[in-house]
Amino acid sequence: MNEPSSQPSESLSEIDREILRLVNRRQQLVADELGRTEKRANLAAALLQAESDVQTRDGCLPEAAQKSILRHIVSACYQASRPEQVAFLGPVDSYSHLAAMSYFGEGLDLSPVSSIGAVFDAVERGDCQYGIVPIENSTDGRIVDTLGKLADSEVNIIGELLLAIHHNLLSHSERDKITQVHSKPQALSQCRGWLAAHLPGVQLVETASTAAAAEAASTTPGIAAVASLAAGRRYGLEVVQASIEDNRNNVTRFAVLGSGEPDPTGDDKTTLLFEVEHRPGALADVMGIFRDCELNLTWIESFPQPGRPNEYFFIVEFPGHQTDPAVAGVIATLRQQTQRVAVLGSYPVGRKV
Ligand SMILES: O=C(O)C(=O)C[C@]1(C(=O)O)C=C[C@@H](O)C=C1
Repeated sequence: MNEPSSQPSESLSEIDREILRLVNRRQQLVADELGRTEKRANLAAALLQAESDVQTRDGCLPEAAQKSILRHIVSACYQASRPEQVAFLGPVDSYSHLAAMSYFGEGLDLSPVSSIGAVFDAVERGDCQYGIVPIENSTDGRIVDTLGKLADSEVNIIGELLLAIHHNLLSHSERDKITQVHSKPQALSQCRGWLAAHLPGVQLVETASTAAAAEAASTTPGIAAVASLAAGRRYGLEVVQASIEDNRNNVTRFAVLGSGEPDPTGDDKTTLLFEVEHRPGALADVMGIFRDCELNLTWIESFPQPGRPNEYFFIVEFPGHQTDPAVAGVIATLRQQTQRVAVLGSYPVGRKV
């Protein structure tokens, strides 16, 4: 007969109680701090600070799990003192929802809305303190709805997150019984090679989000959705085929929207919008300003001006914060030499999850 193992000096429930005691103590400190300062609470900065202060490489738990636990604790402590909401393109289990949970933890109130435009509106109206929107995908390029709203919205980009995207074909029906595949246009496009090869002739139907597609597939036999595994689980769908994205390194970059201006961290980037005159060489002149200041552009997009044929505005990104002298110099020169300049945000360079 086995000897009973010696009693551990600490029981699991004792440890759980200790964890909660410490989290509550942390919450008290956050409440005191927020009570002392007039400055608006900045959860995004607090999340970043906590991550850089704590060494998550120590211990047996994977680093990603430790970071995720920390994020939940930080956001729950903020939420208890100063409730804040994050708007995202719903319904729940859209990729935007997964991005919001990765960035903010689940301690905040995550609030689904029905379109990318509605995310901007919720932040602009102050209904939500933050929003999260897809801005660019590594396979499919820019997200048009986001760029259009960035041009005429008052909200700032205050952060970013790069989310690895693995699409799945989800349905109640077997592959040979599928007559329609529903998803957001960007998701369909990221899988167009796979869909053409494996489901030729099947009708593709565009939806407002991938999670909305999963919802549709759950109610009608013959419909499949391209969506996340989480959405498939939520709507009780079978995984007909996992990971159908054409590019194994399919990544979507999400912009975090808010009203504040993040302080410099030493590893920042800036997103700018500008408009140039409709004359030969106008864009080349602006590019010369970046070249002369040795600012290395990491992204450039042109976007048609509504109602003004052949005229465009441009969105560029480059390393550095708008308070850095080199960046401030470029912005000042652009203000003199272009028709319109708007700093959409200077914020910490995002991590990939
Ligand atoms: O529909 C969703 O689930 C979204 O969050 C939107 C979105 C996008 O438009 O890019 C986000 C990530 C993927 O690239 C596919 C869809």
